[in-house]
Amino acid sequence: MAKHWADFQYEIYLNGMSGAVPRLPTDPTRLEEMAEHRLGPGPLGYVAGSAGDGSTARANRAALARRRIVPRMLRNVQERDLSVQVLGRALPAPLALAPVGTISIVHPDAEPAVARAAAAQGVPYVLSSASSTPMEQVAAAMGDAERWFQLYWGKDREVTRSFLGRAKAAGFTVLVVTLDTPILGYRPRDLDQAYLPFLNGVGTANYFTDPAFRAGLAKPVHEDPKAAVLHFLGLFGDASHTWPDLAFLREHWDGPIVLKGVLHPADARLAADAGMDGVVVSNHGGRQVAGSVAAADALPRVAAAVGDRLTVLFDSGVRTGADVFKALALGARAVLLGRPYVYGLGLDGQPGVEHVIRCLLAEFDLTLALSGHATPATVTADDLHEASV
Ligand SMILES: Cc1cc2nc3c(=O)[nH]c(=O)nc-3n(C[C@H](O)[C@H](O)[C@H](O)COP(=O)(O)O)c2cc1C
Ligand SMILES: CC(C)CC(=O)C(=O)O
Repeated sequence: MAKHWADFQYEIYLNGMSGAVPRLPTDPTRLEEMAEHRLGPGPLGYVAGSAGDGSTARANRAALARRRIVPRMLRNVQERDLSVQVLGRALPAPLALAPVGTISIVHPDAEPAVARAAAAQGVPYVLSSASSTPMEQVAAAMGDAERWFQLYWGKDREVTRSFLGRAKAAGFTVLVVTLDTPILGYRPRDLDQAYLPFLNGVGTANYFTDPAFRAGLAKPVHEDPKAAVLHFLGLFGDASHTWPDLAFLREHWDGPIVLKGVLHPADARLAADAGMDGVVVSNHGGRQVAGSVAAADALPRVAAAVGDRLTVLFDSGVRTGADVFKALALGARAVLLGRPYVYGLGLDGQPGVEHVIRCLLAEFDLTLALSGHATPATVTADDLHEASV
C-alpha cells in the first residue's frame, strides 16, 4: 500500500502505545496558544499581530470558515496522490512555506532550521529578503530541495541586481516579488511596544552581507550599526514602482517570477500582460491593509480572470487541511503557509516546523479522501457550499 500523508496520525497513535504523545499540539489553535505563552511580548506581537484593528486577519479566517465542504461518497479514494504541478515543478503536495522575515526572533536556529524541515518534507520554502541569515547559508541548508527566493524590491537598483545575482548563484530558481509591502503597514501591537526586529539589526543580515548594500554606507556596519539599520529601513521598499518597472526584473531573472500580494483581478491581468508566471493571492496575512478584502474572497475572482494564463497561488489565513482544500476549490493551485510554521519553529526548532507541515498535510490528505477525492486536481467550486453566516 502506498504511503500517505494521513499515515502520520497512525504514527502518533502507535507512538502512544509506548507512552509518547506529540511534543506540540496537532491543532493549530492550541499551537498558537502555546506560542503565546512561550514567545516574548515583542516577538509575539510582531508575528501574531496584523494591521490596524485586525479586521483583515479576522476576515481571512471568516472567509474560509464561511465556505463549507460538501463531501462526496463511494468514489474510490483508497490510493491517493497529493502531488501538483506548480510552475513546471512537481510538488509532493499543494504547499509551500511563505516568506517570513526576521525569524531569529523566535528561535536561534532560524531560517536554516526551516530550510532543513522543508527539505526533509519535500516542501518548497520561500526565503525572505529580510532573512536573519544570509541567503547563501540558507541555500546550503536546503540540500536538493526547491529554492524559491522572495524579493523586497527596494529603492536601490544595485542592491536589487545584487540580490538577484546572489540568489541565482545560490541556486534559487523561482522569484517571488512581494508587491504589497513597499511601506510597512500600521501595526498597533508593534507600535504600542515600540518594537521592530529590524531596529535591533534582526532581519538585516542578508542585506548587511551584500556588497551593493555595503557600498551605500558611509562607514562599515560594525562601526555604525545604527546607520546601517536606518539605511535598510530607507531602502527595503519603493512605493514609486509602477507596472512597467517589472520589465527590469523580467530582464534580470531567467526563471519563473511570481507576484505576491495581488487581490484585484485587474492587477492579475496586468501581471499576465507583464510576462509574469504566477501570482500569490494574498493580503500578507492581514498585516498591511486593515479593512481589505479577505484573501479567500479575492481568490475566485483572480482565478477566473487569469487562471488560464498564470499559476494562481494563495495565502493568508490557512491553518488547517480543510483550508488547503477550500483554497484549491476556490481556484488556487497551491497554498503558502505563514504564521503556523513560525510558531512550530519558535516552540521546537526544526522538528517543530516538520510537525506543523506533517499535521497540515495529514489533515489535508484526510479531508481530500473523506470528501471523495484521490487527487487535488479533481477539487472544484462544486465541492463547496457557501454558508450565509
Ligand atoms: C512575522 C511575519 C513576517 C513576514 N515577513 C514577510 C517577508 O519578509 N516577505 C513577505 O513577502 N511576506 C512576509 N510575511 C507575509 C507572509 O509571507 C504571508 O503572506 C502571511 O504570513 C500569510 O498569512 P498567514 O500568516 O495567515 O498564513 C510575513 C508574515 C509574518 C507573520
Ligand atoms: C516589512 C518586511 C521586511 C517584513 C514583513 O513583510 C512583515 O513584517 O510583514
